[in-house]
Amino acid sequence: MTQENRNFRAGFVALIGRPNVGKSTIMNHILGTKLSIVSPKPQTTRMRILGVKHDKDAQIIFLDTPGVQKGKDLLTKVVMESAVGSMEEADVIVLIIEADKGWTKEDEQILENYIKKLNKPTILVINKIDKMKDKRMLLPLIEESAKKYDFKEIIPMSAIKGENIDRFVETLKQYLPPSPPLFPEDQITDLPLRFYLAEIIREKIFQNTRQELPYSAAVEVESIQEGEKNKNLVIINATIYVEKENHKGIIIGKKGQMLKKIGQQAREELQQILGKKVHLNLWVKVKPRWKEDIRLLKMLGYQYIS
Ligand SMILES: Nc1nc2c(ncn2[C@@H]2O[C@H](COP(=O)(O)OP(=O)(O)OP(=O)(O)O)[C@@H](O)[C@H]2O)c(=O)[nH]1
Repeated sequence: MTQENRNFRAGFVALIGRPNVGKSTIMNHILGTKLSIVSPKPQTTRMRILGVKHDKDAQIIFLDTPGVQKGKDLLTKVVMESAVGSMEEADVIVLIIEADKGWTKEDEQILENYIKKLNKPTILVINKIDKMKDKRMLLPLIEESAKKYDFKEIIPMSAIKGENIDRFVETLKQYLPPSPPLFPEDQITDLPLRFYLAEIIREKIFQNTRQELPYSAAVEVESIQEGEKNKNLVIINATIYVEKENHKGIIIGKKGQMLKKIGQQAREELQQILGKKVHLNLWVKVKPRWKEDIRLLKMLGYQYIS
């Protein structure tokens, strides 16, 4: 390892906050691309959107969670689970509150119910300082926040104006573990959706072949494209990795029947999730010992899927 590599840091950061506090705006600003849907309506981000910030000295992997919320329906449960999952995966947690609103009851609940329990390095971002009518209120808000919890740092920010974003990024790096980069530099950013769709395909494989193949298939969704002529169509290309040649045979089945069945079941569910017609292309590849290939596992998203 070169000196440069030895100083490199890489890790996961979970952005937590009520709906509409500005998580997507912050991330988009940092990454310089529009990844997640930013809109004035609360609850636009339903998936765990992941973005990777590549710098020469660090790689920051953002787990942008949906706004933490209460509710009994299934979607809320899934959304909440993914928020908790992100926090558990993270090396650093970032709690975001709004400067003009101060600490709300929900912010307090997130702090009490999640952050205090996880006990990980946590940074507080006080976003939307541009919306504060009286700037003199900022200092008391910082002081009030410092009393609530042992935040590693408290950073006032205006994500919309890009104010203090650089300082935030540099601060985050300090709390990441020394590690080589975890993603290639050109990593695209629709990973969470890819992981999620891959997991659905994997579930179908498991349901259909669990007798013969308990755990040895992995799925990589390679691409998700909108139909060129038909915007209502999504074309998904995915590869199923197995460890042995005979496993490949099991998944493909007699005259391809098993693969067809898996594909059909997966397609139906994918269509429901995406709300579009899905064309699913599945390939099966033998990759011995894929389970021990940490890099491949990370690429396949195993650390994000609970
Ligand atoms: N004035 C001001 N508005 C901001 C700032 N940051 C975000 N906003 C606005 O706040 C609204 C919500 O921002 P998002 O980034 O979508 O918030 P989010 O937390 O990702 O929201 P969900 O996806 O619902 O969880 C948008 O209208 C943003 O333009 C800021 O620093 N100042």
